[in-house]
Amino acid sequence: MNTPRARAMLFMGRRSHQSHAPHKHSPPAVANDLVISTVDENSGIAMLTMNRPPANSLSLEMNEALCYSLKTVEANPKIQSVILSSTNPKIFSAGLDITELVAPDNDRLPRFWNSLQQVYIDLYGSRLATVAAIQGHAPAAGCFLAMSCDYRVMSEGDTNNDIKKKHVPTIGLNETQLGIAAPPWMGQLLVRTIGFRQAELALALGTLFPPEQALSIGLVDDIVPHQQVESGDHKLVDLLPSQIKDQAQNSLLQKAYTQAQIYAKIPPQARVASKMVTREEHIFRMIAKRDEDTQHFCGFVTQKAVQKNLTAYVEALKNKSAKK
Ligand SMILES: CC/C=C\CC/C=C/CC(=O)SCCNC(=O)CCNC(=O)[C@H](O)C(C)(C)COP(=O)(O)OP(=O)(O)OC[C@H]1O[C@@H](n2cnc3c(N)ncnc32)[C@H](O)[C@@H]1OP(=O)(O)O
Repeated sequence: MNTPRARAMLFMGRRSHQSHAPHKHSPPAVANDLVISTVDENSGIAMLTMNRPPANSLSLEMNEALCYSLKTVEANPKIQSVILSSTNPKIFSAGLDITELVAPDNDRLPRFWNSLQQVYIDLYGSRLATVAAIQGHAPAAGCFLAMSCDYRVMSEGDTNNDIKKKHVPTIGLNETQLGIAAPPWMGQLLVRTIGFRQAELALALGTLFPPEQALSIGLVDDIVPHQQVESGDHKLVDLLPSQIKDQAQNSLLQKAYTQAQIYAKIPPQARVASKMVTREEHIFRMIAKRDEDTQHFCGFVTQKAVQKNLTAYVEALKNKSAKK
């Protein structure tokens, strides 16, 4: 598996390890609704906009839709960069759909985990330059999605004095707060992104970082004020799906677009080769342990104590939402 050819295939968007890929080449039935895909061949930029209300949480179908959409865009040789964004202005992704983990179906649970592993393999190993436009919260696997991209831009949120309007997004791997732990490959992504000591602290405590802190530890690469820009890049409007067309002047999306343009101008073979230098070993290590990882996950999640914590967590989420 870990031959030079297999490595090159992985990063050129051609998979040499399809055995676990749930989506193969047929579109998941709801792919178009869950992830909206738009492309602009002139600029070489595409946009994948997550659209699974209320929180873009990652269900089996959402994971499949992400992989399918990414693969479809990758297959277009004119596209070099992709922006990952959300139709929800306050939530990038709430991480795994927790309802997948509570009282799970024995057949679905391993398929669900495989689909998440595939998102990691496909997104972290994409031949495309990937830019995460993090407009709102990105806890747990939401943070993982962002970390799997090449560049992360985060909105500072709405720091309005009016408490009702105030909204400060956070990002981080908060799994321990739920009584679970991030899987090794996800935890290692944090180590690779923010360094050993910061990651050790953040993983143990399940820290969710507000934008400024996330920037200072390198969890995101840039933060932008929550505002409209006067003279943004007008070409962005061609890329936006109808659901968020009105956000063409959004400073976060403008910044993500500028970064995607910068990447699109780098000769792709050089950009892809440099990405392999930093990522291939990590991906192949995960692939080698994929089945073991799935077994460990299923065994862990179905433990009584873990189920108890997760059930209580889902209840608390629902109660919080009901009180709004
Ligand atoms: C060995 C390895 C073993 C295990 C590894 C397992 C790995 C897990 C990684 C994960 O990703 S676990 C998931 C962790 N995610 C979270 O803890 C986030 C939970 N959500 C929130 O904290 C908040 O919802 C938010 C900060 C994202 C947004 O807050 P807010 O804007 O105030 O919205 P609401 O809280 O009112 O939520 C709206 C709506 O969405 C539902 N929801 C939120 N998150 C999830 C989720 N992760 N899964 C499913 N559903 C979610 C929430 O219940 C509300 O739904 P209603 O229908 O009640 O409105």
